[in-house]
Amino acid sequence: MKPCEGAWNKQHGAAGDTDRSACAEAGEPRCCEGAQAAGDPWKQCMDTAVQLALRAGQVVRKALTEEKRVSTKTSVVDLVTETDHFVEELIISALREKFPSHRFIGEESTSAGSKCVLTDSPTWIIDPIDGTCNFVHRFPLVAVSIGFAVNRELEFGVIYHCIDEKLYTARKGRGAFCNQARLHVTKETGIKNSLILTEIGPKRDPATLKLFLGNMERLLTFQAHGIRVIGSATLSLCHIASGASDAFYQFGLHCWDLAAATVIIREAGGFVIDTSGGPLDLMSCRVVAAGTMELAQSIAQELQTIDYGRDD
Ligand SMILES: O=P(O)(O)O[C@H]1[C@H](O)[C@@H](O)[C@H](O)[C@H](O)[C@@H]1O
Ligand SMILES: [Mg+2]
Ligand SMILES: [Mg+2]
Repeated sequence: MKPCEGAWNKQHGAAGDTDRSACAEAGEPRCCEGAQAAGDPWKQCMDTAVQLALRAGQVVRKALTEEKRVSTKTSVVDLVTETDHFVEELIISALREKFPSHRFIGEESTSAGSKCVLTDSPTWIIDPIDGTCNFVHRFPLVAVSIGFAVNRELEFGVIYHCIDEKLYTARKGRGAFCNQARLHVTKETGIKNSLILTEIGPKRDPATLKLFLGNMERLLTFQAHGIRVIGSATLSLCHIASGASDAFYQFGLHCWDLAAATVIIREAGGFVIDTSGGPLDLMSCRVVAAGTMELAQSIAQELQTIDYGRDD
């Protein structure tokens, strides 16, 4: 079933055409709705995120089959295209116009030198195309990811699988959805019999590959049913939220891969932690996510760390 803004609003309750002048006059808006009831302070922001993700997804879907200009970033396999840049600019310029006091962390702006710092201010955390390598190869697994945090707490996440037209959304405390269906994680507690997803990350030196393959080998010796690498961290994390797999781990992803998906998994009843077994550190470039804390901890215990530094 295709997502549409009308259906989405029906499900989540459409934001009225509220007067945001109160917000604008306040300078640093306390909310996106101005007069909107205080009990729902970020509804307008999430509505806007959904509209922009759907619009950006149309651009990506059309560009998937077209010729691309490809360049590289941190390694020869860390790819970026003009569409990544175009989509990030489309999203951030629209958000900056509507919410001028908010802050923005974008994958491609960060690559171009913008500071990647999470403050207490309302902050948008954006991956314009997650799965750029898939996009370059016309492999149909790509997503637009928009996360939102206030006071360093993740408030909502929107991930649009723009080829399958699946819109994953979640707001803190209000459940997680794919189009109109509620999402629930699995209850698998052991590595044995679990289906685990991971991603390779952009480093390909022999030492990194040895650690990456060693981690997979260790989990497979625990008789995991399987390990999958699909080329998109955000869509892998959405599969955890939807119960299509039991756990995900990675070294080498970023806050823009994690922000939206973390809200979606938590609201689907799952857990997102650090690879040390401690609490998630959004800027640490590493994660373990699972339907149960038992499985997340069991995987974390088996992982050898691959150092990718930090986003901030
Ligand atoms: O660059 P995009 O936004 O495509 O994100 C991907 C990273 O590039 C990969 O290193 C990483 O391994 C994941 O595949 C992640 O989704
Ligand atoms: Mg990206
Ligand atoms: Mg990404």
